[in-house]
Amino acid sequence: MSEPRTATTSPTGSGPDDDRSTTLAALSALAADTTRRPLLVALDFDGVLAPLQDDPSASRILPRGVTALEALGALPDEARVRIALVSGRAMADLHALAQVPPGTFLVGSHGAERARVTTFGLDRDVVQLSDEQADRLAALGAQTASVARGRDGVWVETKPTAVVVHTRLAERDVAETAEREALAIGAELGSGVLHGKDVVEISVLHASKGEAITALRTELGADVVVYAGDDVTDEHAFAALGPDDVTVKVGAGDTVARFRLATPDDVVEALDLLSTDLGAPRG
Ligand SMILES: O=P(O)(O)OC[C@H]1O[C@H](O[C@H]2O[C@H](CO)[C@@H](O)[C@H](O)[C@H]2O)[C@H](O)[C@@H](O)[C@@H]1O
Repeated sequence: MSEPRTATTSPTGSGPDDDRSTTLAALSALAADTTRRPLLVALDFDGVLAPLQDDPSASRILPRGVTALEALGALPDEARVRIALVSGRAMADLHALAQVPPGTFLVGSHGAERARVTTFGLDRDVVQLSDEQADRLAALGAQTASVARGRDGVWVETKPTAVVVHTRLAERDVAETAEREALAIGAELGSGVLHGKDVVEISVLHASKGEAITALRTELGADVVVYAGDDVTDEHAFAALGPDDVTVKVGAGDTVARFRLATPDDVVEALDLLSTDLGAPRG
């Protein structure tokens, strides 16, 4: 186990570089403190492991992220390190894109879907909607389609438990109007509404990344959690974690996270260093 790197700046940091060194120092200290185990490393996907794209199907995990997660996954059982992806993506979508090692826990649809990656595929809890929920999802599909109709750059993604109005490609005023209408539909139906980065998601199930990370932590008996996320929806997870956990906001914006990294490249660098500090052979 290597000695922790020390921060070269104040813990609050004053810019992306300062934030980076402070975050790396915190991770290094955590790796060196073997009393703080099991350690759960939980990561958002879009904007954290995969740079944001206009087309969600074009998202890809950074190659260095794949190797860093493989290194974490290959640590011996005695290291007591667990890995999870905690995403808003539908489970099938997340699994297809993620390229994570067997043993990784997957949380999809903001917590409505759960699975674990195995050598042979996915060990998955199937979500079963009631007839009433299925009808509500269909109605939401029709209502949100009308939000998108005639608006350039606004489109609707359908997931097993939710619909998502995407506005990333729309002009700002068009996006704002569409998001406002989508939020009103969610409020009227009394469904779970999440307002993320250029998305409004309306779910027929109640789910949040905060509840998801709390449940996973309890299940795994994790003493400490590292959580990195970039979106408003990740704030629920940051808020659910404690002052001794390592919460990392990726990118700009207000946050309750303790640390910050600027980009997905910085995240995979941090994961790479963490795996080395935890004893993985240098890749
Ligand atoms: O929790 P995450 O893993 O960050 O997933 C949240 C949403 O990710 C996808 O949308 C986001 O990424 C897209 C691709 O980079 C981008 O085009 C979009 O603007 C982002 O909001 C996904 O399409 C959503 O279903 C997820 O909820």
